[in-house]
Amino acid sequence: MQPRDTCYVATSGLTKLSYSGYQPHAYSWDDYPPLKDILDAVHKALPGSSFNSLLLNRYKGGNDYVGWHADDEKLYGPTPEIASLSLGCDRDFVLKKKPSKKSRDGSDEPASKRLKKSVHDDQHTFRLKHGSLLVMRGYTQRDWIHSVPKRAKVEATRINLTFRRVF
Ligand SMILES: O=C(O)CCC(=O)C(=O)O
Ligand SMILES: [Fe+2]
Repeated sequence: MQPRDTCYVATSGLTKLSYSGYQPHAYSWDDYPPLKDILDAVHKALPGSSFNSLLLNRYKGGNDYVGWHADDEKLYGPTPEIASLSLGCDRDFVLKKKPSKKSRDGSDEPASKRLKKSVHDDQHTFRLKHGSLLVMRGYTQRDWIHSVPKRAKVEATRINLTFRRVF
C-alpha cells in the first residue's frame, strides 16, 4: 500500500512504467478529457516540452506523504523533465542533495563542517501552493532526492499531477 492514492495516465504503446515494486495500470488520456486540457495548458506554459504520461498523487491529509526518492527510472532517460502541478491544500516539497561520491568516500573536510553544509546548502523546502507548477529537469533526478513529508497539522486534500516523458 502506498501512503497516498495514485493513478497513472499514458499515451498507448509506451514502455510500461514500473517503480518501487509497482507496475501501475496505464489509463488512457481519452478516458479523462479534462486531463488532456491540463496537459495542453502545461505545454503552453513550457514551450519545447513534450509530455506523454502523467502520475497523479492524492494526499488526503497530513498523514499521506511521499518518501525520499528520485524519479530516475531508465524509461525517463538520463535527464528527465517533470512538470509538477499542485492543486488544493499547500504542502511542503523538500529537495535534498544526494551525497556526492567524494563525501561518501570520506572527504578531506571535517565531519562537523560537512554536517553544517548538508543542513544549510543541500536541502531546500518549497511550499507548493494551489496552481503552482514546479519543473524538475537536467540532472535533478541524478543528483537530488525529493519528498513530500507528513505534516501533522494538515487536514485538507492536495492533488498533484506530475507530467513526464517516457522514451
Ligand atoms: O506531490 C508532489 O509534489 C511530488 C510527487 C512525486 O514526487 C512523484 O510523484 O514522484
Ligand atoms: Fe517524485
